[in-house]
Amino acid sequence: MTYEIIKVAKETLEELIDLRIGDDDLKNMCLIEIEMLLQENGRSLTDFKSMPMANTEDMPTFKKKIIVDELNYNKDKREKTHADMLLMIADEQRCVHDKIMESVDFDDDGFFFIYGYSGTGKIFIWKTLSVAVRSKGLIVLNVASSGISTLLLPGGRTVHSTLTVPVEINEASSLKMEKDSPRQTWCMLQIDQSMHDIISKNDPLYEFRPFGGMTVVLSGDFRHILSVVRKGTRQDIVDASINSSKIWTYCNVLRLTVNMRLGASSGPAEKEETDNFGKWIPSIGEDNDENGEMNVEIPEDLLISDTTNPLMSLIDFVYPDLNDNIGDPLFFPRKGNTRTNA
Ligand SMILES: Nc1ncnc2c1ncn2[C@@H]1O[C@H](COP(=O)(O)OP(=O)(O)OP(=O)(O)O)[C@@H](O)[C@H]1O
Repeated sequence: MTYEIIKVAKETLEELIDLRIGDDDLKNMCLIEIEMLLQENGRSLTDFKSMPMANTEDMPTFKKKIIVDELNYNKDKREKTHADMLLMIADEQRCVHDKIMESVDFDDDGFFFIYGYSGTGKIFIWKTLSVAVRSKGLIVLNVASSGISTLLLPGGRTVHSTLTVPVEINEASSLKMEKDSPRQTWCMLQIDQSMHDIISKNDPLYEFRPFGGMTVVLSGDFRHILSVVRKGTRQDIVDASINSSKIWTYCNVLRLTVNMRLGASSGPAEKEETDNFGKWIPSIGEDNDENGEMNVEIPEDLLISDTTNPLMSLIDFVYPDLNDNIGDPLFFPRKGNTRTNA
């Protein structure tokens, strides 16, 4: 870390070729860096009694750091990346991108939900939107509910550290929350309410605009397993979904239907197979009966036909020639697939 700090300082102060930083200053700079990293994850050096404290006199506050980081992006570089990404973007992704950017450009209360099943390019759109907004010198806060999901987003952070959402969310977290609102939607209601309160301080007209007039974009797939509500009834679980909350009434749902992952990975030989698979996935959940249930027919090639040792058969399918490759350090990362939901 000290090496990195000296390198960054030298790059920043290009004219000081022989830059020397005293040991005490270097130690303090390291501690400030550690403190910043901890704060991004909702912790602080004060949580670790054996650690020395940083002299934080010159330390920017975490809130300021987010803004400084956001405004530090190189606009020209982002503009170029954005132009390159627009050359790749698919037609329906382009419609979603343009609609959201229109809201950013005209500042017109956009609250969007990008709804698409896995592989339809939701993250690709996030990345394109992020460079588009940053190329204009504007701020975009990419947040996800879990630390691992933030890795997929450019400059991503956890929602609780960025928006200072209390980790334990309950009825007491905000005076204005409705008592019966399901826990999972409280965060969004709270953010909506807080943005109203903050932004309407300068201009009362913003009080009635969703999220105080900010463009807010969510994404996900409603076919995923629903949120867990401890000891909740079926109704509680349905209510916990964002589309049961009152803010959903002003949400603009943008749908993605083309599986970009299959298109990106298959050659002409597998085209028919991937096309069929691409059609089968979204068909699940389309024809539910009045109880919300349906029979799903699993294609033959996805079934494990070995009834004697199905587990070994699955392992052989996912990791063919496992014994021959056991010494290859890249074998498992190549075959592994970590799923996350942003
Ligand atoms: N326009 C595009 N051109 C080329 N590749 C694309 C495009 N859009 C998406 N992809 C590729 O398709 C794959 C799936 O995209 P992405 O991860 O954005 O989908 P997703 O909907 O976020 O998936 P998941 O819900 O599983 O996270 C990725 O490898 C991505 O790079």
